[in-house]
Amino acid sequence: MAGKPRVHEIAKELNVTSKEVLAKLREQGEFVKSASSTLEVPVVRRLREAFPESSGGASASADKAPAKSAKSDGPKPGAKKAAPKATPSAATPGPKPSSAKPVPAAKPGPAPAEKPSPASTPKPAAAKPAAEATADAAPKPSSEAAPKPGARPGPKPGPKVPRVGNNPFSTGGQSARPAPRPAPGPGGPRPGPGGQRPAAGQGGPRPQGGARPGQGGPRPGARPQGDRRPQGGGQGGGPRPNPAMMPAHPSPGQMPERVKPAGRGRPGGGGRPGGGGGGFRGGGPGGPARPGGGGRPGGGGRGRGGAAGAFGRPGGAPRRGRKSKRQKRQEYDSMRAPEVGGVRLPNGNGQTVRLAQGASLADFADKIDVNPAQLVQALFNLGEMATATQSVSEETLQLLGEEMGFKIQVVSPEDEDRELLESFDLTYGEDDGGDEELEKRPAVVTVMGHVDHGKTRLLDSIRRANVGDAEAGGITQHIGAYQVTTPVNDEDRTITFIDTPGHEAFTAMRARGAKSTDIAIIVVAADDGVMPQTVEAINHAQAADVPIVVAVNKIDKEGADPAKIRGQMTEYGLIPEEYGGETMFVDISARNGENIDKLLEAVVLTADATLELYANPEMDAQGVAIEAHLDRGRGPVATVIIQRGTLRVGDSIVAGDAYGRVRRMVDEHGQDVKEAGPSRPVQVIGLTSVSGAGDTLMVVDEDRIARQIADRRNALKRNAQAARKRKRISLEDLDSVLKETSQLNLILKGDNAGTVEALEESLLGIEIDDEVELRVVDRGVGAVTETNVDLAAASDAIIIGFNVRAEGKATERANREGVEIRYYSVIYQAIDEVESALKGMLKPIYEESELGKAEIRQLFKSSAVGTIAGCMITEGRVRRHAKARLVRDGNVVSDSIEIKTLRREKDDVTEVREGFECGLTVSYPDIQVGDFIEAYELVEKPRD
Ligand SMILES: Nc1nc2c(ncn2[C@@H]2O[C@H](COP(=O)(O)OP(=O)(O)OP(=O)(O)O)[C@@H](O)[C@H]2O)c(=O)[nH]1
Repeated sequence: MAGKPRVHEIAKELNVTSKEVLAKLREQGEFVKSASSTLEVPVVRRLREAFPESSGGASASADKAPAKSAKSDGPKPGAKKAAPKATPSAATPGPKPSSAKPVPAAKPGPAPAEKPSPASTPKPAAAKPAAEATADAAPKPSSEAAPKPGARPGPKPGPKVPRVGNNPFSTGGQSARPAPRPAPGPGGPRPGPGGQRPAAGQGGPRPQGGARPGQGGPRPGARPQGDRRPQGGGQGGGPRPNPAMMPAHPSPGQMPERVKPAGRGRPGGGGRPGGGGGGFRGGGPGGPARPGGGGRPGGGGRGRGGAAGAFGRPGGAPRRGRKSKRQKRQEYDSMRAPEVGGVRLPNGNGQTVRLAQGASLADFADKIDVNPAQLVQALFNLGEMATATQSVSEETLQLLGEEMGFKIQVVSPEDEDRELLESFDLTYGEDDGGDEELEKRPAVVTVMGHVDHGKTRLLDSIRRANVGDAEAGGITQHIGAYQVTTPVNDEDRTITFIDTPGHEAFTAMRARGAKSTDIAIIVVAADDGVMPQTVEAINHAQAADVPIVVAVNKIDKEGADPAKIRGQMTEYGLIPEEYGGETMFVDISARNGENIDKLLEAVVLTADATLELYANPEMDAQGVAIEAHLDRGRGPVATVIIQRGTLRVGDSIVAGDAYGRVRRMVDEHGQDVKEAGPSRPVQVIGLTSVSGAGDTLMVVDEDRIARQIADRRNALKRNAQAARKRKRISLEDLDSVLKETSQLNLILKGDNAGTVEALEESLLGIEIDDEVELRVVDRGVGAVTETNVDLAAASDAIIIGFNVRAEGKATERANREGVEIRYYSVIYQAIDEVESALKGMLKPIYEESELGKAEIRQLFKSSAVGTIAGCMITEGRVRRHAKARLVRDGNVVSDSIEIKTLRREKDDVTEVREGFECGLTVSYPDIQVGDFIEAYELVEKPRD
């Protein structure tokens, strides 16, 4: 108010309502928006002329009003006392009550007086102080003024006219104003300011509810506005209008005529309770009385916000202080939330979060309901970088989880698949129904043994022997498995053989949780004896809890010593029956077909003795894929051994992440079959893609379900692969990566765990210069798979296959990705080659040559290139793509960063010299103002 007086101030001075003043102004052609609008001196003068009778003595002070008003606070006697109260803080609350000032009459201070409750609002006092400034001012507790705690005890009852006194504008007349408005307790006048406001006369204080106080003031009845809040908030210092005296609802007649307040949405809206707020038109003293406070007798005011709408102000007065429960809760939570490097994160309180292998930060964020960006940043602060959607390792998830107090449970692929199936109300691996539904099924056998001991020959012999007469000359196909029948105790017994010798298939399938084998035949050449892979085979079988039958082969050969083999095998826990043990040994000659029938019998007897091979043939089929490939003519073809149930042409199936409908089934004789029961191997045609060996096959009710399961598995597989592939780049690693250390990454695949372990140990034992590092990024047993190739491609690794070959499309993929796969069967050869490769990788020696220094003076963020450092070259020069050290406070933060872009003004440049400014970006994310970037070049130095 420094300068120009406001409408309501002038109104007060003239002893008329603001509304009248506004109307007059309109008449005079002045566009004035509201009662709080300021007026130019000439306009004020014209107004005084227009209201000659009322301007009286006041006029004199009018012009000065503003100035005075400004000071008014201070000088007023009472004010002084009030002053303290008037402090802003007090003001806030208090004000409302004070608003009362204007409204003396209505709610007489009396009420207040009686409520001297401590709570009694001091504010009112504050407000009024000025007014009554005089002596007693202080002490009176405002009536019901909302007893504010803080309130000082002596608050004055709202309604005092006092203000007048203070008000520079106020004239005797004003103070004399009759009918003061009922203290607008609630909506109350604004305290602090109010008190000081010259406008005392008017209803002064603004109800916080947004209602404009002003004019409405004089209304006898009740101020709606005022009322509104009062009650609710209890803030008003003013007395509460007596409901009884107020019309429940304003009758139209009582309502002020409608005038559109300039620009504001809703005019006073007499109809609305509290609507009086329209303010502009508020009846001045003489104005149309608004039915008290509008319809709501008790002061319809609900809290501050409530009034807002009524006054056309969407938000109403500032809703300070009020917080929803939710907000409060959030605040509370955040107070207790852990903070990682400045990022506030939720507190897990030990809660368990289940995440799939290869989950991303976004997945994690989703589970704990935070913004993924927060996790990205938190992880960054923990020294690791990952994007929100990138798969992260289990370790990383654990690390983050721990920081926040969450227990992370990374679900194993098997559990994950089980849960996936459960979500479709399916289970794998269980026979439906009770024992009575079960029927005997053939044993499924795998042949294993050391290289060249005759596994393949044996499988051929068995097949041939069996094809025998029935299929005389019959064509057999290698579909990955076949069945044979053999008489045992006068009964024809069937046995299913998995046609892929070696451990790969066995272990690969086991690794996928598919127990495809019931019995293992371990072949040992009688002329050779137990060899390393014989032992491995034994270990695999025993680990899988699969009974073993030993085939002592090549007994036709000279030097064959079956007894020696038996002796050796006992060392591995395989005691021949004839020695009192439980393992059946059969001497055979795969080449001559000798004793093949005995071997088959031994298999059946072992199965009968140790296993209960039963399955329910009547349920939806479940099985395991032991081989799959893409056939040019038939599309994806998978050989499946049914484990339970019966597979029929037309069934909807899902096998791993492949799905489809059985279009055709072919057996090992190339014959079409319509259905396949337990233990039956059959080639299935109709899948939409090639499943993997070891994948489980299930019949489901609908194609749609099959597709959904396959899709979900696919996604899970991709995530898991991505997680495996992902190289953790920590800030420390980043440096070393950038340092260009020579590193030879290897993926080792071998035919058994022992070999792989031995190979890894030997390779890691190679002595080589420190500059070159050998790193085994993955290792495993079994054929080289596409997954291995993917990982090799991602980590720039070479795959070493020891006694194994690539399976499926791995070779094709390796060629496409440029991944090298090297096969060995002699360990020393592998070591030699790797060693020379490492030596060949010795890099030339480089020396650093200093280029110059740049000081970071400013940082800019760019969505395109990240953080740009605004630098001054303080020494030498800086080149684009040069290597550099980042130095902060004399410490090297990172000594191998790269200057990625370099600009002068808006141009990309290759070099900037000392004394010039430039903008640059570096390969290191954490740069700060004040850091120095010391650029250098590496100059090659020949080796001695
Ligand atoms: N004399 C004789 N030779 C046999 C017998 N069984 C296999 N062989 C020979 O042993 C060699 C290896 O036989 P495979 O059946 O290829 O042996 P494998 O265990 O399958 O070998 P890999 O596939 O390399 O692991 C072949 O030359 C066979 O002819 C046998 O009972 N008597």
